[in-house]
Amino acid sequence: MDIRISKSEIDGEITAPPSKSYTHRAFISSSLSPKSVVCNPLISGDTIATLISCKKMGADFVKKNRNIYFLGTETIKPGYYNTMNSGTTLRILLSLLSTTPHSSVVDGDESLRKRPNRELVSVLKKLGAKFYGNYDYSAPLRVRGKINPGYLEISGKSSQFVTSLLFALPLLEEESTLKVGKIKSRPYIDITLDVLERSNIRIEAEGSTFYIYPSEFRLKEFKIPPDYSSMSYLISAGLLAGKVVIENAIDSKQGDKRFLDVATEMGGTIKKRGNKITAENSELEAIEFDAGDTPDIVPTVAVLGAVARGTTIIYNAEHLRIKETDRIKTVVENLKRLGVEARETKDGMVIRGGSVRKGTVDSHGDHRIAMAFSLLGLVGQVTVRNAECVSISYPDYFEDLKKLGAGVETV
Ligand SMILES: O=C(O)C1=C[C@@H](OP(=O)(O)O)[C@@H](O)[C@H](O)C1
Ligand SMILES: C=C(OP(=O)(O)O)C(=O)O
Repeated sequence: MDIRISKSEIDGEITAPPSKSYTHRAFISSSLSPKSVVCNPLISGDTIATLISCKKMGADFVKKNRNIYFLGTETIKPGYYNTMNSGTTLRILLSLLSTTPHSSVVDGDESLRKRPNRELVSVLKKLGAKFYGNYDYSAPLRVRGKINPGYLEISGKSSQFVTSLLFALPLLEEESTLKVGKIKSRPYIDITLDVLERSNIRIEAEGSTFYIYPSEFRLKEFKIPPDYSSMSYLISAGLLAGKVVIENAIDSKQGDKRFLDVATEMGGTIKKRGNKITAENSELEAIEFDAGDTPDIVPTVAVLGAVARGTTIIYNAEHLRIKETDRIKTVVENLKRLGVEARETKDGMVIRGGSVRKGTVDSHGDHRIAMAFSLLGLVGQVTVRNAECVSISYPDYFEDLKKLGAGVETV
């Protein structure tokens, strides 16, 4: 599906969707706990991949209004797990399935089949699991446990490897210690620790060393906070084309709340009063942006950089190359299609801001690319190819843009 966004004046109030990262973790914790409820979860392509995996593991659930009630499973069932487009789901499962003595296959879609898991697999192998797959251990791969507790080290190319281990190691009979090297995307580990703490899991964190004690999952209730990565598109719509008020912007451990500071540093008029964020049309300035902790807001910062005055430099962003697409490449390619001077660097990109011309971009099936580039339509006109992928993290995205006053049509 191709969607055309045309030059628009935006003015409206909106509620941000629930957090994808929190929803994944709450679903998995609930599946390992006896009985729990997840309030206001995100229902999207990626979180459905997790729900289907929860069912496969042996958990049961029912949705009532905006809540999902879970009956957990005591044993994780082996089987064929298709985690579709969701890296988080696949990574968490690799460690969980390593805690059982049975053999399972973990698979994913065309995009996920290109994403590497070697670092995580090497650690799990050292603890006693067996893996069968290609060099990168990208999907599909076969896993058979069972891992033993111990001391492990991992360099943090993806925080999801750490999250995965933090979910599985408490299920073992004895304590484990996990030492993480130079870590990317650290705030996602804080989200994991937040949910695990609420789930009765005992982990002590000393910097980047984690002491993980045998514990039983006992999550009772978890209310999902709003998603700050998704909010970055709504805030940007206000900055580029009028005014947006976001109503339910309650705080949580998400690193992407930093987007508020980044956009403010770019000259954006953003006010936060209580749980209400207001973003208004602003003249933007270029920025130098360290993307180490917050990879998912890079496409949004890049499109703001395209209209800002000056040269925006995004760095420390190597981890963007192993997302749904190589996001450094897809962002630069699409900016060029809209006449913006942009180039890749080894760990990021350089964007000369200024004029953006009308044109067509391709999401290549990557939800964050589709949403970020739709924003440039608000100041000119942009057709986004393969735009249906927004359903991965924000199924109502185009409906919400329309509600705010944007010209959105299927072409
Ligand atoms: O754990 C999570 O929920 C996520 C971790 C991040 O990945 P990396 O740790 O691989 O950078 C992020 O990009 C992804 O969208 C969600
Ligand atoms: C990279 C993302 O998610 P995942 O790794 O779970 O596929 C994302 O949502 O941008």
